[in-house]
Amino acid sequence: MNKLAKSLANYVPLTPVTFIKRASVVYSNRTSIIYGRTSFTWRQTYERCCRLSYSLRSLNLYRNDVVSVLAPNIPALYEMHFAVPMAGAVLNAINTRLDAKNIAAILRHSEAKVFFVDYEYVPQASVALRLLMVGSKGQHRMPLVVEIDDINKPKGVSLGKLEYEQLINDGNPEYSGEKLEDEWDAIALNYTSGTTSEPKGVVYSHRGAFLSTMSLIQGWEMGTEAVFLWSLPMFHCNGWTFTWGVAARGGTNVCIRNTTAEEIYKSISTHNVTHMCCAPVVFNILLEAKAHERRRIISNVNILTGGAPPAAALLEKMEDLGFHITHAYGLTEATGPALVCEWQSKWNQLPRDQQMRLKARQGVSILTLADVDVKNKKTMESVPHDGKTMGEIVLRGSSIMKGYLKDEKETAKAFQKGWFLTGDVGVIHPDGYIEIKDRSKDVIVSGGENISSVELEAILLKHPVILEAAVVAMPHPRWGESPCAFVVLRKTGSTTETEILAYCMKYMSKFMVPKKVEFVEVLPKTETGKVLKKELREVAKTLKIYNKPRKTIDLEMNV
Ligand SMILES: Nc1ncnc2c1ncn2[C@@H]1O[C@H](COP(=O)(O)OP(=O)(O)OP(=O)(O)O)[C@@H](O)[C@H]1O
Repeated sequence: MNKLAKSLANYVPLTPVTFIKRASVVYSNRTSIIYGRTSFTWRQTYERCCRLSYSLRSLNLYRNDVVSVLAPNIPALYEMHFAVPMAGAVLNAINTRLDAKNIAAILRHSEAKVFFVDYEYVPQASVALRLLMVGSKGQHRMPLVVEIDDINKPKGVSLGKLEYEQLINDGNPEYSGEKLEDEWDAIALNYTSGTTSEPKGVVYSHRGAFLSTMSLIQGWEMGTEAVFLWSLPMFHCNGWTFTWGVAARGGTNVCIRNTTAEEIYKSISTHNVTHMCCAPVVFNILLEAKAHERRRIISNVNILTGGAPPAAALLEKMEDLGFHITHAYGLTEATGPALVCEWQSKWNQLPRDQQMRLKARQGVSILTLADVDVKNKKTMESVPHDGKTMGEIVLRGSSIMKGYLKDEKETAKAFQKGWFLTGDVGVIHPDGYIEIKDRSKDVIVSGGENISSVELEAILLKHPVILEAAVVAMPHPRWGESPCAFVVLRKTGSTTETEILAYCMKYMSKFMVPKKVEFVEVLPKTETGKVLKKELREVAKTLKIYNKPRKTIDLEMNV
């Protein structure tokens, strides 16, 4: 057996780049991309990728060179997911909501060789490039800048001389890309959201990206001819790998610039969208849409949601609108989703609220993860499958990142004893499904008891007047820490702190009841819609513990 050797015929490095070449043959005349008045077939998309890749090589790009891009969900960003790795380079899609300072920090840290900028983002990019130049004191080689003009209505470039469509025109359609020697080579560089610490540069391998893509199209049961609406930014973990996944399935990418309720509803009804991904924050956008922005959902729209905990009550409201929701959990380091709440048909018989509670759990590992567990971080012992004992969620498998770029210390901290530590705290239920309870930095330790902020938020969100809620620790003279709830109301002034606390007393164990409810207009959020709890903790430190009327609520009882 051992004498049977690997050869070019039976051992080919795994890479999602192969999906586009196959799509150009198998789905050649099928629509690959729709963006306003522009549309392409898979044959055309492949040809454009070959041309762009050729032009990139002509710009003296080499293996492992980083190509950064600042663009919304437009065809160019989609094409770059193939063209950049075809040229042997590494794609770095930058979060478009970042300010110039953060964009400059990413360009500097990644040592980007080429920087593609969508026309709408020229102002931020110009400032970022100036900051990069000033900050580098002549030591940093400035990236070559390529502007992406409006493909539907070209206006001409203002940032430098190179333009995207010109690179496509100048390219060679016969060029099929550099040969990938090693599937461990880097394909993408994505920076974390920076919710809990400074953003880190996460590096994906071709192999990891391939396997994650396969897992997710399987886990979500995405068939061929899917019509995929780009409601999730492609810069977020490469669109949770669906940039590559839609090509694998020969689906149609519906690109939109802005994720407004109107744009989403319009695209769904115009193009008969079948699939879309989004963070739960988009649910509120869709649910709160004005009457003239809404359209009735007549097609079967499957939504994959994740990135933050979706409360059961929110899932129920979305399903009532006609969407079919699958819940996934993941992180940048895991190439997007790592767990999917795989639905079991026997659950269809259960009452609706119970179904939604099951769906709000984060689920089981995606197919190509080798293992997942919840462990006591000190002993690294697995927690019992009792749905109660909390521990750190740990993952192992080929879809986990290669590591953090230029950060050996953080990489070593993230990988311990053969596991990737997620920094999330969860439980395992008797049926093996994992439920996240908190980020470890957000757990509230009150009088020695661990309180899950996520659990309290889910209860608060069931209250009809509450639109959004975030619970963080506030200092407490007796208990060390206590929960403090920040609440956004649907209608300002529609309730009082006393009423909300009375509601909490009814539905929470006493020691969990917040010691303060603060009404706010908006919650501070990251660019990706995650609540910035570190900011709220600072505010909570300045607030006074609620102490009246004592007859209604005995908040000093911590048992
Ligand atoms: N379905 C989900 N339910 C609850 N939380 C989720 C879910 N999916 C993702 N998350 C949260 O999002 C985190 C991953 O987010 P991401 O990789 O975008 O960056 P970040 O962790 O917010 O940034 P940083 O690591 O810089 O603080 C997970 O660790 C988890 O806390």
